[in-house]
Amino acid sequence: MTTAPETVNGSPQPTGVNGATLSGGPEGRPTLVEVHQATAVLGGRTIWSQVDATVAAGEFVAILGPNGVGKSTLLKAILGLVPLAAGGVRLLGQVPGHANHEVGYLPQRRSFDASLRVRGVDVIRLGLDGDRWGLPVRGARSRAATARVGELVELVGATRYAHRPIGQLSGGEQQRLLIAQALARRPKLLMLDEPLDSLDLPNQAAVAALIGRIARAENVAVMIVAHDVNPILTYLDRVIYLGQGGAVSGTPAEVITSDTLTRLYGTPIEVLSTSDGRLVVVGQPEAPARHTDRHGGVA
Ligand SMILES: Nc1ncnc2c1ncn2[C@@H]1O[C@H](COP(=O)(O)OP(=O)(O)OP(=O)(O)O)[C@@H](O)[C@H]1O
Repeated sequence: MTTAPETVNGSPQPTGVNGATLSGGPEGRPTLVEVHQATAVLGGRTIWSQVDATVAAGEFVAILGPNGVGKSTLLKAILGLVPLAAGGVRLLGQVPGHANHEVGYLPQRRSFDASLRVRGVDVIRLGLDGDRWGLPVRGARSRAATARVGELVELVGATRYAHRPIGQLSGGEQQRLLIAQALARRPKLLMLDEPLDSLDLPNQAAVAALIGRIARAENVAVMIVAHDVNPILTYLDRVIYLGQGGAVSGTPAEVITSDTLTRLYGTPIEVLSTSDGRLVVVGQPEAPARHTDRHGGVA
């Protein structure tokens, strides 16, 4: 596996992973996520190695790269759901798994069965007290939870359909409710794994704008896994681009260039800019191994 070829933003990597102190992020903002020289091995195969990445409070960061390159694995490693084979991760200054209550995590999408009767508001509420499933919540705590759910319904613009069964809602409506669920406990960091997947283009743009607006309104940092950077391009502070077992990170203008991606992949890649400002990456190879997707098929 290749070493991460460079860190494009040029800032020195934080040293807190193996120590107690967290470095500050841009403009002195605290660092929420530190990944230092990390390697993930799954099923005996190295997925990526020597990956460095940081996310500061309030930053909007995309994780990009082709199918099977390990984007979801990176989120899971930060959450402690996938152990690292080497290197280190700190989430809010703690070892993986110890600060997950500060994170709103939306895993890769699974569709709801059309016959599912659970309402949108119930799905949001699970984000608040899902860990108390079956235990009654009464009094002031229950009233506070109901108020928070109402706030979230408004925040994501779901007033019209939040009381309908989620199985009957469109993909875009379901996604807005799931984002509301992830926000329920006022996390410091939202981790969204392909939230735009399977949405049509207008809905991709609308959900991307919603995430960008929420990130500012709730002062929450965002790590978003995406296949296409274009719907989120205007909201991004930085990108982490995975490929060939390593990663580069920096601003979109630094990373999504022919030169940088050619160095990352070790093969000619061309980044074209269309007249309406969209970026098109040409020649990006797929990840080396065949990839079993979440539906159990092979992509
Ligand atoms: N538990 C596992 N055991 C073995 N291999 C795994 C496991 N989980 C994932 N993989 C493999 O690791 C690789 C990276 O998977 P991951 O889901 O992180 O990629 P991704 O970049 O998010 O892909 P996509 O864009 O298709 O969702 C894939 O080849 C996948 O098949």
